[in-house]
Amino acid sequence: MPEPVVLTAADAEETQALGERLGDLLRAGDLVVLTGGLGAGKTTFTQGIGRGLKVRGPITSPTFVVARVHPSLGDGPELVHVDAYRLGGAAELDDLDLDAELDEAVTVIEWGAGLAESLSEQRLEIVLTGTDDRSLHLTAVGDRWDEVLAALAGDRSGRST
Ligand SMILES: Nc1ncnc2c1ncn2[C@@H]1O[C@H](COP(=O)(O)OP(=O)(O)OP(=O)(O)O)[C@@H](O)[C@H]1O
Repeated sequence: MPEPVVLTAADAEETQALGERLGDLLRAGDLVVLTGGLGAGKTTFTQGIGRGLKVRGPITSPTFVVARVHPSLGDGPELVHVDAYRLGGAAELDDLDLDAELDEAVTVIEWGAGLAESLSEQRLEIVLTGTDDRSLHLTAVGDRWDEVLAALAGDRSGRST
C-alpha cells in the first residue's frame, strides 16, 4: 500500500470543503470508500462531494435505505451513496447490483472497507480518524487516483501559504 495523503479538517465546514474539492475532481466510474467510527464525519464529507459534483440533495446518512441515488443538477455523473453498515458482507453488497452505477455514476460507500474489493480494483480509500484529531487519510488503489491526490495535496499546500 502507498503512503496515505493526510488532510486535516478542524470543523465540519472544513470536512465539507475537502469533500467538495474531491467531488470537483471525480468522474463517472469512480469509487470512494469511507471508513471511520460513528460520527467521524463520513456523511458530512459525502455532502461536500455532492456539492463538488453538483448533484441534487439533501445528502443524509443512507443507513436505513442502504443506498440513495442523487441525480446530477447538470450533465455530470449522478452520485450513488451507499451505507454498508447493515450489510452482512460482500455477497449482500453484490446483491445491490451496483455494476451499472459503478460504470456510470460516482459511488461513495460508507463502511465499505473490506467489501469494496469485490466491486472495483480502482478505488480511493479514505479513513476518517474521528473525534480526536479529525484527519482524513486518503489511499489510492489503482493508478486512476494519482492525479486526484496530487491535486488535493497541492491545493492543501497552496492554501497554507
Ligand atoms: N472535522 C470536524 N470537526 C468537528 N465536527 C465535525 C467534523 N466533521 C464532521 N463533524 C460533525 O460531526 C458530526 C457527525 O458527522 P457525520 O454524521 O458526518 O458522521 P458519520 O461518520 O457519517 O456518522 P455515522 O457513521 O454515525 O453516520 C456532525 O455533527 C458533523 O457536523
